[in-house]
Amino acid sequence: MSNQDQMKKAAAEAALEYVEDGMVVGIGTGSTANHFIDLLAKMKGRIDGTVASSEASAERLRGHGIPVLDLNAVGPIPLYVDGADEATRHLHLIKGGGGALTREKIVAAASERFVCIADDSKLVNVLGTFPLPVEVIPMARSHVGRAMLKLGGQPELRHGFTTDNGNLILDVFNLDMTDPVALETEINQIAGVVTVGIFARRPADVLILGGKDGVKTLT
Ligand SMILES: O=C[C@H](O)[C@H](O)[C@H](O)COP(=O)(O)O
Repeated sequence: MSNQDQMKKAAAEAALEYVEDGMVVGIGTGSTANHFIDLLAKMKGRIDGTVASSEASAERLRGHGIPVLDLNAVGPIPLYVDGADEATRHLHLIKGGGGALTREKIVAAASERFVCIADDSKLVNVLGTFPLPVEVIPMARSHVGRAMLKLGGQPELRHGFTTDNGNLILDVFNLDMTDPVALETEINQIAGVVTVGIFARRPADVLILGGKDGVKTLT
């Protein structure tokens, strides 16, 4: 396992402390969330089940024999654990590098506590070095692309990729993200945008970062 992977795993392990008996746990997507899923398998008898943010995570959970529930069949979720592509000290995030941003944003919104897990290379002062994923309805691809250009961004279609919802992803470079709450709101309002990968209106509640000197927690 690479050093970076060990740091991701350490962050995932620390997040297990937030899991309580009888909980339904929201589960994110990606390599860090996969560590969390694998670790959660050891305590699967103690939780009531999970809500998955992607088909890939649902499949991995079921592979461990962990029940995956329909979000419509559960009430508010007490805990959501997921990774991020970038995170700030304000716990604002960029997500969607794996294309799962829409379901991630839904599960995060339905959750009382969002614990974000990452290796510490993801911590930045200002979001935006990582290109911003935007999920778009296919017929709106060009329209949304032009809107991104007007905002000062450089959109690139993620070729050959379709989301779990049957949509496309535009990865947008060079956007000014000094005010991520305002930018999230603005992009959300463009017709044809399903979800923007800025998680600032609903930031994480806890950020656990794995580093070479151990795990640090920001709240
Ligand atoms: O769509 C994917 C998710 O937002 C992931 O949480 C994000 O891309 C981070 O993934 P990883 O844990 O593999 O770095």
